[in-house]
Amino acid sequence: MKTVHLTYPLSAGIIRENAGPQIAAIGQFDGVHQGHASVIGSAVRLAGEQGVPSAVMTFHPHPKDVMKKGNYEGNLTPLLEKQELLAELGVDILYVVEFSEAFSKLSPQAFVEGMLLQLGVRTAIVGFDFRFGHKGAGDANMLRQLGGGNMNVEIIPPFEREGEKVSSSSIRKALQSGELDEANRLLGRPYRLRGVVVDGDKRGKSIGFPTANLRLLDRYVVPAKGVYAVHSFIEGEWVPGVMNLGVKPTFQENVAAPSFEVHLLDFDRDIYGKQMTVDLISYIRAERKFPSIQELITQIQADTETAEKILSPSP
Ligand SMILES: Cc1cc2nc3c(=O)[nH]c(=O)nc-3n(C[C@H](O)[C@H](O)[C@H](O)COP(=O)(O)O)c2cc1C
Ligand SMILES: Nc1ncnc2c1ncn2[C@@H]1O[C@H](COP(=O)(O)OP(=O)(O)O)[C@@H](O)[C@H]1O
Repeated sequence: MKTVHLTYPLSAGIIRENAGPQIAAIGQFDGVHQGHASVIGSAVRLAGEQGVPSAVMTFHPHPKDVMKKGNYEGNLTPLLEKQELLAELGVDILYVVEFSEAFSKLSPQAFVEGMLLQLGVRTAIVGFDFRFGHKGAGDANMLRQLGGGNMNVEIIPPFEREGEKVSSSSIRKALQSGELDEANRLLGRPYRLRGVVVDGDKRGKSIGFPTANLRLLDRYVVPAKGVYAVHSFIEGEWVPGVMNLGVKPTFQENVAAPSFEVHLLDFDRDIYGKQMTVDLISYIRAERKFPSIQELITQIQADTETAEKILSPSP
């Protein structure tokens, strides 16, 4: 998959290099969940049938991030994660449209004529609730009207699970309230974080449980504080582990920003500065303030055993 960064208006060079018959799924697709996969899958399938490239057009930064001016809570799938997932879905081209305040003021007509038609989009595929253009003035039907005889539009109905619409906002809510199983079911895979291992307070080793502290690579939706069974990808292999996401109330007070720290099972290596991917598999318990360090250690030992049971392959 190739990634092409676009700004409006498109330059002559960008048009020259990218214009041609293609099928494009358009949307934010934060989370690349099962509903998104049904929209994107339709584009990939149709492109295959017609022998043209499949494309996804998305917007970066997240429009809500730009419009809320910094009060945005983060992404389920920052660009890096989105790229990987879209490539796995068989997408040929990812267009990342730079979303700015100026871009948000673009009319639906300018978006269609100045971007989609210029690129030669033959069929645009969108979800049933797609909105675009200044103040969300455009919807899927308007997209169809504006495309006229030059562009078809396919509208994909909501993807439901047990009668409920799968949505990015329901996944965010589930993650933030500790309902990881639900979030993972809606995503269709474990929720994933990625970061670099940085220095912590050097307490982990002294209490017998070294923890790799993560500085996340992007602004992710932060799940509920607590202890999780995780699979970590580190130095080329998957290693089971247990993650504490929290503020360590046993040791400190009034800390606002939670830390993400993973104790890897049966592992003893220096991994400072290394990149680590963490898949959240199961929520074990909430974070607590323990009356003594010994009681915390006993609990961490129990958490480790719980994680081992959850993560060991069933016979
Ligand atoms: C599985 C696990 C569970 C933890 N649970 C708690 C907890 O409930 N409360 C708490 O204050 N700290 C908890 N911690 C965090 C420890 O306090 C922390 O790992 C230790 O202070 C080391 O920090 P450092 O890596 O910054 O040195 C937990 C850590 C792990 C690995
Ligand atoms: N089983 C393990 N799990 C996590 N990190 C480990 C493990 N074994 C060794 N390490 C190393 O030890 C570091 C964590 O030790 P710790 O005492 O908690 O220090 P810090 O407070 O800097 O995180 C990790 O960053 C990693 O380099």
